[in-house]
Amino acid sequence: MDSTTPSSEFTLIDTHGFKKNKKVKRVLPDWLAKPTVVSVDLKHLEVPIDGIPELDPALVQKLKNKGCTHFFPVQNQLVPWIIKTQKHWDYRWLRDLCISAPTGSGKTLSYVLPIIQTLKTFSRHQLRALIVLPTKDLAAQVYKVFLYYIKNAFDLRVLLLESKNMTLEKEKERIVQYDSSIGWIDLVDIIVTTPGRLVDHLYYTEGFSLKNLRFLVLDEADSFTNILQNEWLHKVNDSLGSLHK
Ligand SMILES: Nc1ncnc2c1ncn2[C@@H]1O[C@H](COP(=O)(O)OP(=O)(O)OP(=O)(O)O)[C@@H](O)[C@H]1O
Repeated sequence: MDSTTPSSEFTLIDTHGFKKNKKVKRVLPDWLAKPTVVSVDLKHLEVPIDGIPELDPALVQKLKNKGCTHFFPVQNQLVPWIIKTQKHWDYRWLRDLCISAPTGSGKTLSYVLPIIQTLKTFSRHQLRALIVLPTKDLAAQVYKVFLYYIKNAFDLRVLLLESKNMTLEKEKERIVQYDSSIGWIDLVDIIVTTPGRLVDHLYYTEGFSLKNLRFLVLDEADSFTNILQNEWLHKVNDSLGSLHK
């Protein structure tokens, strides 16, 4: 063959691997394919504010003080469900929840109340709930809700991680403490934060650990869909105790 003329023939070395792959049907996970649909009608509320027996009377009183007379549907479904399943929280398949409900339908209280109810009894402070929100303002709002329901009623400590008013080093002193006989001890039970500040602590705060976490709430989770900005989720996942993943 003339070396300047390109060959128009191909030699087939192996046909293996050229088979057409069978098309796989797209399958949604069960929880997405068969969701529990909750009413969004806030005009005809069925469960009065003292109608969830699992809730501590102090929480009910605080709801009443806020002028709440009935639970919103999403709360009515979630509050008793979360409290009950937390009694068997080692059954990991029972625990994960994905909630989609319109703005103003009461999602915040649907996790704040069962978290407080579940964590209120404990032997020592341990970081057991982590709430992550996409912005500092939203984090501050949710922090205030926790504060209101905890204040003067429960011995729970909630902390807002905020880069606005505090250095990382100062904040660290409010999260963990070193005890020469025990080692690192947690100073808080609940942390409300944004992803950035959380990752800072995961990297730089010695003794900061998620291994005792029972609740991980990603509020406004749809705003966490940008994969490039979601490295923090891997970092959080790596930091969870193996039992809690
Ligand atoms: N059962 C209730 N009765 C009366 N008001 C309530 C009740 N539950 C929540 N609210 C009030 O309704 C408002 C909206 O609630 P919330 O912020 O929890 O909604 P949301 O679903 O989280 O909204 P978003 O999607 O904007 O975060 C708040 O002011 C809250 O205090």
